[in-house]
Amino acid sequence: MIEMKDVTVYFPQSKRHALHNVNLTLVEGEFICILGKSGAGKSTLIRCLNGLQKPTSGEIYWNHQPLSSKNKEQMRKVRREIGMIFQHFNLIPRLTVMQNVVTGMFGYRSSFKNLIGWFSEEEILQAQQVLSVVGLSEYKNQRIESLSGGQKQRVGIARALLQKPRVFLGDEPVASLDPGTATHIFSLVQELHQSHSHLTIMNLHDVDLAKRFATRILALRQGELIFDGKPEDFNQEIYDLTYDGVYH
Ligand SMILES: Nc1ncnc2c1ncn2[C@@H]1O[C@H](COP(=O)(O)OP(=O)(O)OP(=O)(O)O)[C@@H](O)[C@H]1O
Repeated sequence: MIEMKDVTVYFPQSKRHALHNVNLTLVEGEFICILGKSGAGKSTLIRCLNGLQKPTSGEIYWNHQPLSSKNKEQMRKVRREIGMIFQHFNLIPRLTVMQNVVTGMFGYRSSFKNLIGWFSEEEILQAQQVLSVVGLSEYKNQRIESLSGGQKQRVGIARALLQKPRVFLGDEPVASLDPGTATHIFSLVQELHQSHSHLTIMNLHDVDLAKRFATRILALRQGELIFDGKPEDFNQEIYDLTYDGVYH
């Protein structure tokens, strides 16, 4: 479904290869966790997949079509298929849970309707359904700023779900949460992954979580893909290579 061929991202400002000749094929149904030290290139890889970062060289194919050949409108359609959750949630704190969640539909609606904030009964019903999936129905009129971190991330997941994504991306979605809440969030993501057969790709720092939930682990080191395999094959030697032997 997504292919990366010889993808390199070089930042002249920092004189760093954030990604170096990365080759990957990612298919529907996989739950992929990307591991790597800080600065290894995890976020850059995610940003390449959603088109926010253009490779310096190489190509990314989305259903066999190169992303670089897509115009603005075609890119909008690709992004619509990507649900994204973030470390700091990227929600609007002063707005309510419902007001935040409905923005997940914006890619499917006219700019005018989005601007005036008009939603049909059917759209409201869909938003209520995703809120019930993440267990936040009773919080729909509460402001984001009054929620806990775990609840905020569940709002983020509901918003992403409303996009009916084929690809579910997370850029360190549990890095700001305590271990118990992080596990709950990953369990929820896994449930949704299994019921929708998404391609799920999550960056994270927690090796145990990755080994517990992923069907495939990728490890980056200084922009290079040094491991691509099953969780059970991510052994101590690869761990040491990924993290220079430093516990994370
Ligand atoms: N916009 C940019 N300009 C210059 N250098 C950048 C830029 N974005 C990333 N880099 C560099 O590219 C490398 C990879 O960064 P990236 O954010 O992808 O790493 P990461 O693995 O996600 O790190 P973290 O776990 O800390 O978020 C780093 O050395 C970083 O400094």
